[in-house]
Amino acid sequence: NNNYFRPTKAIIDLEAIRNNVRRLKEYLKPGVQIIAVVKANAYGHGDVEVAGAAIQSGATMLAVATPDEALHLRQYFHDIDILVLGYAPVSFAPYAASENIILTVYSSDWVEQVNTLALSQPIKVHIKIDTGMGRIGVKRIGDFHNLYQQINSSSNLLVDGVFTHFATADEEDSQYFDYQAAKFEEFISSLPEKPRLVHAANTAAMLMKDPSVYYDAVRFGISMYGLAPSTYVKTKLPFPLEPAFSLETELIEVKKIQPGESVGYGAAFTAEEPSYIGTIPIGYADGIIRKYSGQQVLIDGIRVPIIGRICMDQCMILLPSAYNIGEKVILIGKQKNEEITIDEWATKADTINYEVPCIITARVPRIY
Ligand SMILES: Cc1ncc(COP(=O)(O)O)c(CNc2conc2O)c1O
Repeated sequence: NNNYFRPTKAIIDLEAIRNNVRRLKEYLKPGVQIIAVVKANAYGHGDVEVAGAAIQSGATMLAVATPDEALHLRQYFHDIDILVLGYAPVSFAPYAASENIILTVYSSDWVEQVNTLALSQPIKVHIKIDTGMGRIGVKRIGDFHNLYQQINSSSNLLVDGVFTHFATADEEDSQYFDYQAAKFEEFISSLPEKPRLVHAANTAAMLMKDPSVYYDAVRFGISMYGLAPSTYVKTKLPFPLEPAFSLETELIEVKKIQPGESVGYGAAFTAEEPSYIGTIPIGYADGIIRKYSGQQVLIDGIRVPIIGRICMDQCMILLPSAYNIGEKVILIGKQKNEEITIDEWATKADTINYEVPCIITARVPRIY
């Protein structure tokens, strides 16, 4: 959509998404399915567009975090399996049945409550096992078997899968990962018959660990967007990743200030020499949080810092010389022979790369 007037926009490269999925598909053993993790608006990249690109390149299933994300995607993709990885209230069960949404189950009480409903058709569920993530999931093998039986004897539910999630697959020390993987294997091998889909691997596990953890499908998130799960994994990638997210805007004001003149809230920046200051229309209400102050951006392929305090809707940069209003400014992406990466922004705010695109708010249009 081009009917927005502020020059600030995120540009999403869907060919990069397709290439990342294609390369993973070539890397995996044949027969292992790719579940595209498109939760949180596809980590801020646009869930409908990313889901379409991932499916074009071989993903056979979508995974989201919430029931609402699943309903949104079902409006655009009528047939593909959609799994809600997180909690879904019993009140969602009728919609899961009618819209054919797969739910995650780990609670016997939840099953009891769903059994009281009259559903249009049975709901497919994946049983979540907590092997050490400590978030949601069944922890004891006896409870797992009881839940499995309880679901199998329900006319409202069908076991379609079983899965777990790893807490430390992106770390060099594999001890905790090995503990989780062994526990999951113990649960799975104790089943008299296997469900359609057994899955466990997130990006770090599918890129770093033994193929035995692939099972029937892998849940591809962060590296589908061209980002490495951790700095450790970034040094050991089995194939190249293509970043899909860039963020740009334009100068909307340029001024020259003299030594002693200040910029921004708190007059937090004061010039020590004659300086050119640029104002750009992006601020913390766009997800450029105040902690990012000092981060460099690109103008004319030159790295320049954000100075002073980031405002809600604008921030100021220290220009190397006079520039015209309308000059392009790259916050994330390449310009001439320079590049500012998401990893750089994550480091600046002492966070992880996952968070950076996720918190770029809806006020920033995503352009494909
Ligand atoms: C259950 C589950 N499976 C797969 C993934 C994909 O992981 P990846 O992006 O590393 O491939 C996630 C991501 N969950 C989260 C990512 O950041 N915080 C989270 O809770 C997840 O929660």
